[in-house]
Amino acid sequence: MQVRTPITIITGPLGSGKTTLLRHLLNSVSKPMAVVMNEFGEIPIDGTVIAGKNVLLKELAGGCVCCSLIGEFEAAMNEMIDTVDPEKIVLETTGVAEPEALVFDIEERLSRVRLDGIVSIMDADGLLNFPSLGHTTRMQIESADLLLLNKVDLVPERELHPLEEKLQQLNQTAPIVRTQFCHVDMDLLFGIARERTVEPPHHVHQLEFDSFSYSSAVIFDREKFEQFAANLAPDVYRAKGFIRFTDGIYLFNFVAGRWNFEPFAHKDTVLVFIGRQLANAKELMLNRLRACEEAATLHKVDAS
Ligand SMILES: Nc1nc2c(ncn2[C@@H]2O[C@H](COP(=O)(O)OP(=O)(O)OP(=O)(O)O)[C@@H](O)[C@H]2O)c(=O)[nH]1
Repeated sequence: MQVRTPITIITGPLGSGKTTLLRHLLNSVSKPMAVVMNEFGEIPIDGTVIAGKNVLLKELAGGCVCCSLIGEFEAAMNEMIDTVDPEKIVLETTGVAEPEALVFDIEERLSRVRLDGIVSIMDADGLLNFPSLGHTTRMQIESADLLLLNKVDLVPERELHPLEEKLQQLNQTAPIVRTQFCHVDMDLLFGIARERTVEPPHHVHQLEFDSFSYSSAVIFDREKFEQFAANLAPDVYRAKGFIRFTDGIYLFNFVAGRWNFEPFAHKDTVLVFIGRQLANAKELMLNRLRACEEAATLHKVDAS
């Protein structure tokens, strides 16, 4: 009988820390690890963040693996198994993926892989500031084999226990580990292989979020861009990408009003914005982004 390759699913809401966990994981392994990344936006950012770092990478962009991209997912699995036959595969889902449908597909439809475990990353700061849980987040908690309560550095210590209780009410079996930047013993992520009842998903997954992207070869004015970022919420929940300022290119990450920059080698500016009903805000945002470019160009002219 053919051995089925174990898959570990890394899931959790937008910006909770899935790529951060993967980056640690890839730093901790001695040989390349097989990773499938599914991103919500058309332009894959996370794949670029981890590309080349000890990874055999397949990217599925522009849709959700739990609904529209299952065919592509199967093809990616098969190609990996046929070419490198990995010991295990890690799948990073989009922040809006519902694991139940994916579990059904893996266990019942994909004959060459089996589910090892579901690691759900919960953003402690997000849980505190947005206490009403959406359907997708609930499912991500309920289906978890391991729950990481991440970003504990952003939340007062006294708030952590109530958050853990909230998670436990939805999932009595998964251990909850408090983490900062997803620092966790990597052995906890693998070899879970819990028996679970697999039921066909009942619903059609409705995506709650829209996204659009912006690319540019021009240098941005950092101060203007920071003002732009400061006014992104509440239309935008998540933004990410690469941005060129006068002193170099940075990885930009924005989650629910908090953002940071990290120096990162990349060619040009490319940014993805994700939020609810973004269509209304999009034109204004594009104009404000262009204004950041113009300001930088004028600075360059001034300087010469
Ligand atoms: N303060 C703080 N920031 C964190 C922590 N973990 C992750 N971050 C930051 O949160 C932002 C989003 O992290 P990612 O790992 O990209 O999140 P993600 O879940 O992969 O995001 P999507 O794939 O877009 O859903 C980045 O700026 C991270 O540096 C943490 O424990 N504390």
